[in-house]
Parts: sequence; structure tokens; C-alpha cells
Amino acid sequence: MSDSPSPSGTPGHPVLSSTPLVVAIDGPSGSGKSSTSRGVAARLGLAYLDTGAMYRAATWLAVHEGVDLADVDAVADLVARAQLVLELAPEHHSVTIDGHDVTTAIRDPDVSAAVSAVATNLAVRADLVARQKQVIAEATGGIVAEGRDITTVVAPEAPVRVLLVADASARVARRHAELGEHVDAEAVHDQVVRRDRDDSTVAAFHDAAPGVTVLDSTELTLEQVVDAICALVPAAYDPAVAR
Ligand SMILES: Nc1ncnc2c1ncn2[C@@H]1O[C@H](COP(=O)(O)OP(=O)(O)OP(=O)(O)O)[C@@H](O)[C@H]1O
Ligand SMILES: Nc1ccn([C@H]2C[C@H](O)[C@@H](COP(=O)(O)O)O2)c(=O)n1
Repeated sequence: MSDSPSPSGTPGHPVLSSTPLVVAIDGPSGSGKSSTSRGVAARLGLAYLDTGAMYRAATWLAVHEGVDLADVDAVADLVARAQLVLELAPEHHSVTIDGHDVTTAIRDPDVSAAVSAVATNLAVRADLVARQKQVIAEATGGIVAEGRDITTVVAPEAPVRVLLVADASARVARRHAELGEHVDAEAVHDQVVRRDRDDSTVAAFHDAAPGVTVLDSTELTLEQVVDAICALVPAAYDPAVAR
């Protein structure tokens, strides 16, 4: 609980912030960003923005339209013209691009294997970052946004910024458990380790920027991670959840 008097409050009774709460969560693949972000959003009654889903949807569209992912201009032009709609409720966050519901399809292994080619397309990044900023600015009830560059590029002024990390072995094991033991171990390793290496060429998500809280989830349960992030919320936003 804040003990410094706010402009018109008194010690211990802060004036609730009039600006919507933004929680920014970055981290490598398999660190638990999506699960954690959905949990924090549900607990705090906030919207939820999965920016990775936007890059995945853009990738799905390019593949669906038969565009060569190496043709960066063609991909950027296609994405710029695309209508991308995300449902922002944490419990059902659908993704639609140009009228196609791709909520499930964007999680397919072929999309996971190809998405870095689109995520490292700088013109696509500029386009999707602008859209992400607009979604956050329009989230009048507050929002949790997760990805790789939220704490540094998309929402660097967010009052709560977290870099969620975990040991590579834990991240690979979690993703393998999620996909099923039948999935080839090499493919899982590629989805986690190789993709992070590619992604880190355009977004700095291995080291925390100044003011960003690093949270290592390796030895924590999902619930413990959600608790730890909710505890970072300044009292000015909601004393009930800042305890
Ligand atoms: N703290 C945790 N302990 C154990 N398992 C976890 C924890 N956090 C998340 N998981 C599980 O690990 C798997 C990956 O989590 P999640 O998809 O949230 O990671 P992510 O960082 O969003 O990955 P990506 O960026 O690749 O989408 C899921 O099955 C999830 O339930
Ligand atoms: N803000 C973001 C979010 C995601 N990406 C990249 C990283 C992955 O290659 C891909 C999909 O993300 P995931 O769904 O696995 O979190 O998009 C990015 O570069 N910036």
C-alpha cells in the first residue's frame, strides 16, 4: 500500500489512478507468458493482448495466400492490407484475419516453424507494433499485453513491466508436455531454442530494460507467477489486488 500522500489523497489512502492499468509481459518461448498473462488478466478483470498471435496470423495469411516469406516487401504489403481482429477477453481470445478464424490454425507446427520469418520482417513489425499500441491505448478497462518487445517498444511506459524467464530445459519440457510426447523432441527444441535465437535479432527479450522486473518461473507454479505479478500492481490502481 502506498504510504506517500498522493496529490489529493492521504498516506495509506491513495487516490485510485484515473489511467487504465497496463501490464506488459515479455519473455522467451515457453517461459509461460501466455498462460500467465491470461491468468493476470482474468484475476484483475483486464483485457488480454497476445501479440504473438498477431505475428502468427500474419504468417498464416502469407502461407495461405502463397506469398514467399522471403519476399519481405510482398509479405509486408499483404499484412498491411489485412484486417486483423483479436478478441481481447482472456478466457476466449479468438483471432480472425481477413475473415478467416485462425484461432486454432495459428498454433499449427508449420506456422510455429515459419513465424520468425515474418516476425523478423521489419516492415511487418512496424505495422503490427502500431496496431498493438492502438489496441492498448483503446483498452479503457486496462489490459495485459504479452510478447517480446512490449516492455521496451510497445508499452515502455506501462506501470507494470515484467520479463518472464525460465531455464531453457524447463521451457522445452513445458512445450513438449503441451504439444504431446508424440511430437519429435528435435521439432520442439527448434520451436523453442532456434526460434528464440531468430526472434532475438529484432527484439531484446533476454535482458531486462531498466525498470523491468525479472521473474524466473523455472521453480514456480503458474499460480505463483500470477500472484507475483499481481503483487507488482501499484496500489493507486486497486489496493484490493496490490496486497
Ligand atoms: N510456471 C509454470 N510452471 C509449469 N508449467 C507452466 C508454467 N507456466 C506455463 N506453463 C505451461 O507451459 C506451457 C507453455 O506456456 P505458455 O504457452 O504460456 O508459454 P509462452 O511463453 O507463452 O510460450 P510462447 O511464447 O512460445 O507462446 C503451457 O503448457 C503452460 O501451461
Ligand atoms: N511482440 C512479439 C510477439 C511475438 N513475436 C514473435 C516471436 C515468435 O517467433 C512469434 C510468435 O510468438 P509466440 O506466440 O510464440 O509468443 O512472434 C515477436 O517478435 N514480437
